[in-house]
Amino acid sequence: MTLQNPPVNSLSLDFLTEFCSALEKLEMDKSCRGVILTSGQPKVFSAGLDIMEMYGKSPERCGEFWRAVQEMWLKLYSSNMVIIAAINGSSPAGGCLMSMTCDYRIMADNPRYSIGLNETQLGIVAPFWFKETMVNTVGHRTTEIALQLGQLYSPTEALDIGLVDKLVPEDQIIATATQTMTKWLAVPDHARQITKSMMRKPTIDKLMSKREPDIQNFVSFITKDPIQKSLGLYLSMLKKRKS
Ligand SMILES: CCCCCCCC/C=C\CC(=O)SCCNC(=O)CCNC(=O)[C@H](O)C(C)(C)COP(=O)(O)OP(=O)(O)OC[C@H]1O[C@@H](n2cnc3c(N)ncnc32)[C@H](O)[C@@H]1OP(=O)(O)O
Repeated sequence: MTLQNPPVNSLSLDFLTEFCSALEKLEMDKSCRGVILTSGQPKVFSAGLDIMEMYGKSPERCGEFWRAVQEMWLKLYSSNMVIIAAINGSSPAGGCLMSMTCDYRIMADNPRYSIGLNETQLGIVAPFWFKETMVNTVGHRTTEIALQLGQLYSPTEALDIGLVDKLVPEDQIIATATQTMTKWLAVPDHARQITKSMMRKPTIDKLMSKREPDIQNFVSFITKDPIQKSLGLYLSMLKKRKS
């Protein structure tokens, strides 16, 4: 699957809806046992959640957006397929979350790229299921430091802390992902799927049982004046950096 939402694959409501529907089709196709997730945009895997979906929007629209973010995470994290992330660009915040839901992460070894949950840098807070996905990937202490600082890691640093599993030159990323997929698909599906579910079920069940309060929590947090102000400042910083 190639992410194509120019210019930076930000995760808007429309894009998330289309992504979930494509993933669902693959999940139902019994001939499809694995997915390599990569980006069709230069230099960026995904810029994370579309900040415009969280800035100046009505509570109803924010709620609809957050449900789609939850759905994307639930579909990816609970997928029966082998999902390998071929991270061919930067992957901050929601992009990092998306990568962490995959079974294996291969990143291009370009020092200009970065990956991590940088929410605190925007004045927002990564919700519990973002936090737990990271704990399940890199452990509690590393997550505590990463989340409080809103740390973005270079590919080498990400490999050191276990946020990605392998670094390769960018032009070898798909070939390496394909070889890795062959190895993962050599394991009998039922045994691998039950094992995957055993590892991830507690985190998935937690969000499933708290979906509505999590949406309410998001809406009441994101629509607060100081949070809107932080997002506005961050957006203008992004635009200024460009000019
Ligand atoms: C109590 C519980 C409450 C819950 C609270 C909420 C929790 C929310 C959880 C997750 C949050 C997120 O995912 S927020 C998104 C965070 N993302 C970022 O911080 C990344 C920002 N972007 C960048 O750093 C860079 O754009 C890039 C490294 C990804 C790419 O750099 P590049 O130089 O190639 O591109 P530009 O910077 O010039 O960007 C092009 C264009 O895109 C706009 N842009 C970039 N990122 C976003 C985004 N995430 N959303 C919307 N728009 C984005 C950027 O402003 C440029 O726009 P213009 O061309 O109009 O200037």
